[in-house]
Amino acid sequence: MAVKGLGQLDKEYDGSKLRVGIIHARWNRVIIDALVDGAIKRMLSLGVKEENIIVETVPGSYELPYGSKRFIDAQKKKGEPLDVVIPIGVLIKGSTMHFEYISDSTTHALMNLQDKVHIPVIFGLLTCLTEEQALARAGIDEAHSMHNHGEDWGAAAVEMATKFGPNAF
Ligand SMILES: Nc1c(NC[C@H](O)[C@H](O)[C@H](O)CO)[nH]c(=O)[nH]c1=O
Ligand SMILES: CC(=O)[C@@H](O)COP(=O)(O)O
Repeated sequence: MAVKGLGQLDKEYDGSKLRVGIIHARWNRVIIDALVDGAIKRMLSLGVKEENIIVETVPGSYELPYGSKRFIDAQKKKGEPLDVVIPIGVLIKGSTMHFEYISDSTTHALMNLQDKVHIPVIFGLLTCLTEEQALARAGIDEAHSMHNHGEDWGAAAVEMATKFGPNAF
C-alpha cells in the first residue's frame, strides 16, 4: 500500500460552485500536461464544473507568482473571481544554480501571494533532481511507480476553497 500522498479527503466535498484557476508553466511540457490533466480530472470528480476551471499559462516556473497574481486580478476585474488558484510548474535540476534559485524564490513568492490575493494558492511545483523523478511524480514513468501529484493538487484546491476560500464563511 502506498503511504505517501494525500490519500482520502477528510470528508465529501461538493465543488460545483467553485471557480478554479490553473496557471501552468510551459517548461517540461509533457510532465506539465500530465499534472494539469490529473488536477482537472480530480476536480471534476469532486463536482467542479468544467466551465469553471480556467486555464492560463506562463513561460516558466519563475513567472508563476506574478502570473498568478495578475491572473487572479484579471478574473476579479471581469466579475468572475476565482476561489482558488493552482500554479503548476516542473523544475528539474541542471548543472548550474538556476534550479536552486528558482525553486526557492518561487516557493516563497507563491506562499506569500496568499496574503496578497486572499484566496488559497496551492503549491503545484515539482522541484526534482532528475527527469525520472518528475516523470514518476506525474504518474507517467514506465514503471508507474508513483501517483499523479496533480490529483492531490486538485483535491487540495477543492478542500481549501470550500473550507477557507473567499465564500467559505
Ligand atoms: N529550468 C527551468 C525553468 N527555467 C525558466 C525560468 O522559469 C524562466 O522562465 C526564465 O528564466 C525566464 O524568466 N523553468 C521551469 O519551469 N522549469 C525548469 O526546469
Ligand atoms: C535556463 C538557464 O539559464 C540555464 O543556463 C540553466 O542551466 P542549468 O539548467 O543547467 O542549471
